[in-house]
Amino acid sequence: MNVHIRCKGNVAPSCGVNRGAPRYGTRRSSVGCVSPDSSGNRSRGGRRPNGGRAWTPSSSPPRLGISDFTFIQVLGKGSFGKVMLARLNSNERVFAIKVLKKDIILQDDDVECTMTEKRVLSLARDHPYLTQLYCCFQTPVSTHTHTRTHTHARSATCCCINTPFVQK
Ligand SMILES: Nc1ncnc2c1ncn2[C@@H]1O[C@H](COP(=O)(O)OP(=O)(O)OP(=O)(O)O)[C@@H](O)[C@H]1O
Repeated sequence: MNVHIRCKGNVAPSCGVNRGAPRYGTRRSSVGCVSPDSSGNRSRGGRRPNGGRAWTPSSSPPRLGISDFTFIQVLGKGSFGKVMLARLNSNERVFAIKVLKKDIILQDDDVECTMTEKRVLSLARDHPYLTQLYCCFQTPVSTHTHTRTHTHARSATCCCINTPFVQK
């Protein structure tokens, strides 16, 4: 990736979420997910991931799934899905989780723009206008997330973990 020298600090290093071919649909669960550490930073070689274990690009990053989060409330709804405020159970940090239903995205022919959004957000780090995308995972069946409850339906769900933006 070519990045202007003055913009390098705003661009995350290539890691699980944006390396090579898109990973949506290639695995049934917990795809390409790198755990945010206790300060909310994305884990990379040389940094300490969640739990303090060193992670290098040659070893597999820790994977997150829906059971690692406690859903607190709905932050909002967009054209593609719902955004939930959720707490990471292991370190109590809160994140915004965008929940997308894959069958609806396929039905509406929105795969391309969904993937573009994911690629753009995964490049952002400390950007003034973009939330940071920490990781994504999928569930084998659709998970309709309401406050504190999950009910399962037909299709797979993709979840994108973002920095929550909370108005003061
Ligand atoms: N990181 C976040 N922190 C807090 N609230 C958020 C965050 N991301 C999204 N939201 C809330 O969820 C809503 C839906 O977000 P989403 O990204 O799905 O759609 P959108 O960008 O608003 O609309 P569209 O999908 O039509 O482009 C937003 O309008 C906002 O209210």
